[in-house]
Amino acid sequence: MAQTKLIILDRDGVINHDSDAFIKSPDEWIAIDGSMDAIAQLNQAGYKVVVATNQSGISRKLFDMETLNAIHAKMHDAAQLAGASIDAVFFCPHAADFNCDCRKPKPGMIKEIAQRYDIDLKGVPVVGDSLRDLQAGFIVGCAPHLVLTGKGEKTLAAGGLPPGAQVHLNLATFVEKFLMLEAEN
Ligand SMILES: O=P(O)(O)OC[C@@H](O)[C@H]1O[C@@H](OP(=O)(O)O)[C@@H](O)[C@@H](O)[C@@H]1O
Ligand SMILES: [Mg+2]
Ligand SMILES: [Zn+2]
Repeated sequence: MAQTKLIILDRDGVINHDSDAFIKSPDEWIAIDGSMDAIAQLNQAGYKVVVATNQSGISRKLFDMETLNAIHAKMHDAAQLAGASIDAVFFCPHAADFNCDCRKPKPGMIKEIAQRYDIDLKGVPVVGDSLRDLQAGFIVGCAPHLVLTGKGEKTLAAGGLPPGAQVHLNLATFVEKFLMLEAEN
């Protein structure tokens, strides 16, 4: 049986605009133009889309679980309005000094996704705007994709991307290229 076709997305700076002051409420969550339509296109091509996001704002007490759930309810509503579906959101609530296994660049969330969906991670695209997003996926075999929204321009300028990392203007252009390549193969 073929494995589930899956794409793993970072949240802040990929799906929605990011802020150095964190995204602390549903009002602060604003979709990046084209991101919801891009997810809908992936769905229509048979891909499930999941999110793997660092949310240290929880441990920093910038917002609580109820607020994070409300932010994700707004994200799911926005997806539904575009005919898109985000299958699941995996998040790390910890700050760096907690030394957990789930905070990117550690691969804990990505491994959990592989278990949940019973898939081999080899070549599964991970799309992010920070180096840690790409590293978390790359070390467990995923294909790293950087978008230049959010912190992406800074990430590109800083260098040190994992070997083979591809760079895209935004999620929409990643999806366009990815689905074109899939159609050719
Ligand atoms: O991009 P994802 O993983 O979806 O979420 C990132 C956010 O949790 C926040 O992550 C923080 O990093 P630190 O947690 O302070 O290292 C900062 O980069 C914030 O600007 C950012 O909003
Ligand atoms: Mg991000
Ligand atoms: Zn964690």
